Formats: sequence, C-alpha cells, structure tokens
Amino acid sequence: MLREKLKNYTIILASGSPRRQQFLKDLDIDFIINTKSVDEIYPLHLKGAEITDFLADLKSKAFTELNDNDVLITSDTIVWHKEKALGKPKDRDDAIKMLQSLSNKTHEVITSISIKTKHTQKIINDTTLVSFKKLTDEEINYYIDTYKPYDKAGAYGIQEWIGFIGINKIEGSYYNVAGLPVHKLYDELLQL
Ligand SMILES: Cc1cn([C@H]2C[C@H](O)[C@@H](COP(=O)(O)OP(=O)(O)OP(=O)(O)O)O2)c(=O)[nH]c1=O
Repeated sequence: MLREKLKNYTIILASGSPRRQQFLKDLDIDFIINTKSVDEIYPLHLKGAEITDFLADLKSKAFTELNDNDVLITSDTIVWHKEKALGKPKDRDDAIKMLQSLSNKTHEVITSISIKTKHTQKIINDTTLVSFKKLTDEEINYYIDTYKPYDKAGAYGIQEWIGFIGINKIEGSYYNVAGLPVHKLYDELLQL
C-alpha cells in the first residue's frame, strides 16, 4: 500500500542502526541505505526532544545535495532521565552507571525523525515512558558483559534480555524505544 504510493520517490535511510533498517524493511517499502558519519554533538542548553530534533537534523545536513525525488530519513534516540540525556555509553563503567540510575525508576525514551526532500523538511518526535524494576548488580553486570550494549542509548535494548526481565511497564510506542516510531513515520510518508 505505502510502497505503491512511494513508487516515484527514492527513499534514503541514512542510518547504520540495524534496528532502523529492519523496521523500514518491515514497513514494506523500497529504500536504499546511505550512511555518513556525523559527530553527534549538540548545544548543552538543549533539553529532551530538542536534542533528538537537533541531532536528526544534524544527521540530515551531512547530505548536501538531494535529487528531486529523494526522501532522506535520519533519526536519533536518547534516554532522557532526571533532566539529563543518556546517549551511548562510553565504556563499561559508564554503562553500569546508566543502568544503575535507570533501576527502579521511570525514564523517557525520545526519538526524532527528520524527513527531508529537496525543498521541504519535517522533523517529528515521539516519547515513550519506560519503567525498570529494581535491577541487581549481578543482573546489570551479566547484561552488560553478555550483550555489550555500547551501541544503544541508555545502555540497554528493550528488545534484549534486560527488556524481558527488567522492564515492568511502558507507556507509548515500543518501536520508538527500539529506535524508530514507525507509526509516525508511516503517517508522514503517506502525506508525501
Ligand atoms: C533505548 C534503546 C535504544 N536502542 C538503540 C536505538 C538507536 O539505534 C541507538 C541510539 O543511537 P542513535 O544515535 O539514535 O542511532 P545510531 O547511531 O544507532 O544510528 P544512526 O546511524 O541512525 O545514527 O540505541 C535500542 O536498540 N533499544 C533500546 O531499548
């Protein structure tokens, strides 16, 4: 259905994230992957969705020229907890600290998507509330050493072991937590 509607466009997913690539496949549309490396640095005064909006836009700016029918999709996810953004952990200690701070608490996961054509751009975002049970040090160490979540914001993947055993409530889109609010992207692509 969406595939037919988009047949005159070239959808470019600028993401190295295997989850985002899989979600777009599951949306059943044709797309190409073109990744460019971007330093994910943002002004310190930004908060919450302002950060992910900024970074989704920054990732899109790495593409200086778009053709008439190109649609460029870029995205960014952070964990927003106690007025601080948790991105990807720097190292093991950082990952341990992140999971300890998320333990027994509720945090926000925010993902922004930029949808850019040659002459237009729309940046949308979605927020999901995620609650962890109290995690033991043993659980945290086991998860980090086994799953090495260094490519994941907040040092966890909801789709992995820690998500099964540790998350006792979510409010909002699951897919947003895993990196792409597909339902919102679908609505935007339908409007192209
Ligand atoms: C919280 C959480 C994050 N994540 C992932 C989603 C994102 O891929 C990653 C956050 O990093 P991002 O910087 O948003 O994205 P990325 O560097 O992986 O990919 P891109 O090339 O598009 O810039 O964390 C999960 O997979 N599961 C989760 O539960």
